Amino acid sequence: MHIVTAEEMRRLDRITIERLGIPAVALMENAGRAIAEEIIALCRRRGVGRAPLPARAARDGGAPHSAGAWAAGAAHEEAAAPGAGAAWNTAAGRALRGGNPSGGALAGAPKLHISGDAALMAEHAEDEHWLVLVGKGNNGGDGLVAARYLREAGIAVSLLYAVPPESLTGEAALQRDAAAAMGLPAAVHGGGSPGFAGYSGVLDALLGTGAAGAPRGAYAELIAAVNGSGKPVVSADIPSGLNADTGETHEPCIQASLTVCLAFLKRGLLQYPGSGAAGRIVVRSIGIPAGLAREEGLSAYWLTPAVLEGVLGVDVSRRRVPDGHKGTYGHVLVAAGSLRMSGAGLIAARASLRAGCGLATWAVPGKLLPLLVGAAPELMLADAGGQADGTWNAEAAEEVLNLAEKKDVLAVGPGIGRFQEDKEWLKRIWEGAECPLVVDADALNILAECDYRSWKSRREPVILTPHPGEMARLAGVSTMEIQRDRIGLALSYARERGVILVLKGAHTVIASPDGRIFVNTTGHPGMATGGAGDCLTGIIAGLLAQGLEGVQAAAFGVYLHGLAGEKAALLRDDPASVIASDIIEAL
Ligand SMILES: NC(=O)C1=CN([C@@H]2O[C@H](COP(=O)(O)OP(=O)(O)OC[C@H]3O[C@@H](n4cnc5c(N)ncnc54)[C@H](O)[C@@H]3O)[C@@H](O)[C@H]2O)[C@H](O)CC1
Ligand SMILES: [K+]
Repeated sequence: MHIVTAEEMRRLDRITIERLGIPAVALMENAGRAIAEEIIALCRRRGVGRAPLPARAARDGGAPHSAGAWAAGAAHEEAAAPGAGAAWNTAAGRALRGGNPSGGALAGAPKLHISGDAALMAEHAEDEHWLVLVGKGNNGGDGLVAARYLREAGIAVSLLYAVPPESLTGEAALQRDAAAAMGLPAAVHGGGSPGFAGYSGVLDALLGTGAAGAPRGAYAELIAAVNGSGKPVVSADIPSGLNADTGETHEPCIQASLTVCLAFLKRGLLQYPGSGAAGRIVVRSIGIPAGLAREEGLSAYWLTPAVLEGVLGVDVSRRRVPDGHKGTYGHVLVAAGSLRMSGAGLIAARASLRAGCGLATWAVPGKLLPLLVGAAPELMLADAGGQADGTWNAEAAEEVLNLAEKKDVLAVGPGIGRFQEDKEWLKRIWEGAECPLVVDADALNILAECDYRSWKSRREPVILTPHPGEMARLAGVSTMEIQRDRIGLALSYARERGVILVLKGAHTVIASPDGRIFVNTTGHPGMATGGAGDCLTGIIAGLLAQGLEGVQAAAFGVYLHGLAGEKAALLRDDPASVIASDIIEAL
């Protein structure tokens, strides 16, 4: 599924209107109707379990409204077709042989089923009264259309304009007039907090992709008041106060229970805190062809199995050939670990095996090697030289390169710490390793102190896997700036440096030098534990060893790592007790 910026959304909207000739008012009608349908569904879910109202129950004979009705209040009717003669082999014939199969008015005649717009029939509509907050732009217009459809479903609605209605223009003004013509009650915000007592829900149609900066004036007052009301809030397109591109939430920002996102998923809904403000997200088509995004060269995606297969060409089934052998699945070399942080290398190396590579060798400073024998019987250990005290040194780079000669991928960094001439060590490895390179942990901190654009360019891909703090050092900005626009920053860094970037954190961002972006949403807060990053490094290396290309391995590795984290959390009574080894075992 594509994810778009506000500007890209406007471009796709314009193309649909100007090139395809679909009127803006039609798009808005579709948008408003989709919003109303999601609110009706929410009301229906909320009403489940309530005693059916006597009037309605009697009308329907207690039947559930699943058949729906084509006019407000009318029950689902089974009307007999006039003049239908009984015939032996029809329902009638069966009826004559005993029992009336349908209980309809006239047993014996084929039934005429009339069902209509079930989506617009709200059960317990009488219990609902929604307040629609209307902004000045087309987001407000969507809300006005939704108000009409809610009313059509028997749900009471009241409009509250943030600005005087006469200031609305274009399609929003047209919807304003239609709502007035339908007699929908309307008021204009006059300051302070509107009373919410009589309402069962609020539709936030204040600000959408046209918002700029923090909500001002009446908008800010209404947003703050809604957030304090305790009422369920549904947001049109995006929560008002959210930056649609970055996920940054202004002060104030609507905290929604549900966001009905229109046409395409907005980038800001996939990055925290935006993801937290949106509540449940439903993306609804409004008539803008999905294929337009591809035709217009948009290249940011929500990382789903369909995108892994359809866009990245990954075989998510990870089928194995019947005559495969260890060599078939590649050999990973991990240069990692040091006296005080040997575990990181062990985690990375074991994770690469769990990710399915055929063989894994863990290169460590010679002093450590005897201490690690048997740490993981499946691993091969290799002496990478280094200092007498078990730390790395620049000469150890030659050992690593010798070991890497017959390997399919080299992962460096977990637990190596900082050491004398570590920049020289990394430069030699960067320039000398002929296989794909995964750079993580302290190797990233070393890289951040190097002008590696002056180093000999590499043929094989490099994948960097920083967490926000390591990214801040790499990019030379604060961690807060990284988190303010994770997608934008990851994309510009990957393009400028020609590396594949995995910016870890909730909803990890994978950015490719060719401009493609993938946002992953698998994972669990329980994964915030030491070694989880080492595990990811091993998984990505393990997938590269099996022949996946750089971006494929980075994206699929992040996706699998998150799934394994979810499974590991489920297996623990308390997700807080998840440790990195649990993630490896859950792969
Ligand atoms: N463009 C599309 O592809 C479609 C848009 N749809 C809906 O329309 C909105 C975007 O509408 P737009 O008119 O561009 O802007 P907004 O409705 O988001 O509101 C902007 C409006 O509000 C004022 N304003 C802007 N920033 C602030 C602020 N910080 N504080 C206070 N007021 C602010 C400004 O005056 C603007 O006029 C989109 O989200 C969809 O909901 C349709 O769905 C069809 C396709
Ligand atoms: K909104």
